[in-house]
Amino acid sequence: MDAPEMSPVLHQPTVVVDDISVVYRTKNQPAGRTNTRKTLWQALGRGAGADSAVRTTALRNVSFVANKGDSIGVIGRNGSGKSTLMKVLAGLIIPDTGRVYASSNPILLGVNAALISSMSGAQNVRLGCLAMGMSHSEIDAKYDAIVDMSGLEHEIYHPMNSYSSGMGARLRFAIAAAVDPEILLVDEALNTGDAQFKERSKMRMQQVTQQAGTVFIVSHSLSTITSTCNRAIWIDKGDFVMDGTPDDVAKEYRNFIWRINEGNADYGRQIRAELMASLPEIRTTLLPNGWKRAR
Ligand SMILES: Nc1ncnc2c1ncn2[C@@H]1O[C@H](COP(=O)(O)OP(=O)(O)OP(=O)(O)O)[C@@H](O)[C@H]1O
Repeated sequence: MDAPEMSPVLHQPTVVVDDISVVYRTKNQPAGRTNTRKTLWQALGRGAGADSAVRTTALRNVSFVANKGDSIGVIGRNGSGKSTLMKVLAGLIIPDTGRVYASSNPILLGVNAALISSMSGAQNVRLGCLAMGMSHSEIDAKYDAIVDMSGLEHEIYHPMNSYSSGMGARLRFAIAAAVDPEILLVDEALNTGDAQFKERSKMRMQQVTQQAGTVFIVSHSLSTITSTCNRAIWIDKGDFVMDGTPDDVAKEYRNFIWRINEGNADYGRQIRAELMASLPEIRTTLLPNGWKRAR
């Protein structure tokens, strides 16, 4: 008898996040006044109040699949684990449990472009592009477009430490977005910069997704997410709460925040629990080539 035919693949996954958890381990600093003798005593690990380890669960059993053409907005309250998720996707943090499979190296904007502040913007364009693996001829071909994207004019010849934070962010965005990554991770960059830059960066991200890539955008601006993305995920205190259209997710998130702000934490918790309970279960199968098929 013939083997049963596989069901047709509707989406082409670019990132499979399979049950990841991240726990940060830090040391509690003793509070209050100290004197040198006490501090030395504590440094030796003796006496009451010696530093104790603190564990923070930044992500808890997070699973989802991103597909080609997805532009995914990541929303959630402060300290919910959004940046941690971006770092895990970029391979900068190894999760304590679970694995991430990606069809190509995700580029985290701003981190991969290791720039030197005493050098000019122009020199940093070369440096950042080289750091991301571009050749000199590729950089020559893209140099004008990068400077154009950054919106910097004569300032491109000034040292980066003379730039405003918005100007620095624009240059980092322009450099990182120049590599035509298949998977681009953007952490809050769209919130810096003026209206003209926001428009340019939005267009660039649309280009990346049109090139059948995948973009993740972390933002506290729901309007940025609803106007830029075709999908949104909501993370709260390390839990994956919702995955849906930007409008649906933004609506539930606003409702949740509203309930919490009016002091109705129980109702907020109920909304969160109901949404989590309705998340589809993701099952993955390891393929011989090391990739995962998601159902
Ligand atoms: N290097 C670290 N060491 C210890 N704890 C950390 C570290 N980085 C993040 N955390 C903790 O992990 C949790 C998630 O942090 P993360 O930065 O991922 O959240 P976020 O959703 O990006 O927050 P925000 O919206 O404020 O930028 C927080 O409780 C934070 O305090």
